[in-house]
Order: sequence, then structure tokens, then C-alpha cells
Amino acid sequence: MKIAIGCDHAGFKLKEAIKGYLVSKGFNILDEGTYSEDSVDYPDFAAKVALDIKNQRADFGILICGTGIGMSIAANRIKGIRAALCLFPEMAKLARSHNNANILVLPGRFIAVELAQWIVDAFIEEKFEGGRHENRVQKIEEMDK
Ligand SMILES: O=C(CO)[C@H](O)[C@H](O)[C@H](O)COP(=O)(O)O
Repeated sequence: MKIAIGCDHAGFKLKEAIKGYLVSKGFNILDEGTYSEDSVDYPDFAAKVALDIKNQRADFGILICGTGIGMSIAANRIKGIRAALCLFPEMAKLARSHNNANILVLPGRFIAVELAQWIVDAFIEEKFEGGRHENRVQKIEEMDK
């Protein structure tokens, strides 16, 4: 599985930690930056990761900014993207099983590394349930038209 990951300066430290964690578990990582704590604009990195998913260069995306809010707003502007800001593993499971989310968003300034790792694990392991949720996700897709 290939995972695209991106962040702004506020998410850089957590991005590095999550990247190392995923590499140690054998995942193939596409690191779209940023590559330091120098101030940058989160929409630039949200767009890179969202387009990686849209154009099938990666299976899932992970985006990290200070709160996770800016990255969520920006990534969800790209057609076909369902980016979910998750604060607990259960939210990540539901983002996958109910919403078929394709990008996990994390708040770099408000979460410990260990909890973020549990959230990432939950997101990656969970599958979309389909069924009643299929129709709901389809209705979201139709809003793009
Ligand atoms: O978009 C955000 C707020 O919802 C992110 O948390 C950004 O990381 C944050 O705005 C960056 O703020 P800074 O003062 O420029 O470090």
C-alpha cells in the first residue's frame, strides 16, 4: 500500500514521526513535504496529497497542520476527496467504514505522537462498509457535478 503524506510547518514534527512509523511497518511513503519548520501555506500541501489520491499515485493520504482544520477545508475542495479530521481511533474507523474517507487529517499541535499512531493504524486497517453508506457517499460525489 502506498501512502502520500503532507504537512505545513505546524505539522512537520508529527509528519516526520508518522512517516518513520509507517516506513518501519513496511509501507511505501510518498512524502510531499513540507521538509522543515519554516513557515509555508497549508493549501499547497493539501493540494499535492489530494491530487496524489485523485490521480491514483497513492492509495491513502495523510495531511497534518496545526489544527487539521485548514488541511481539511483545502483537501475537500478537490473532486473525489473525502478528507477526515480524526482525533481518536474510533473516529478514524468510522471515517473509513461509514464515509470511505481517503485522506486522514491530524492536528499536529494538539495530539501526542502515540495517539496519532493509533489513529493512523485504525484508518489504514478499516474497510468501507458499503450498504446504507454507499448511497450517502454517492450523494456527496454528486455534489461535485
Ligand atoms: O489552518 C490551520 C488552522 O486551522 C493550521 O493549523 C495552520 O497550521 C495554522 O494556521 C498555521 O499557523 P501559523 O500561525 O502560521 O503557524
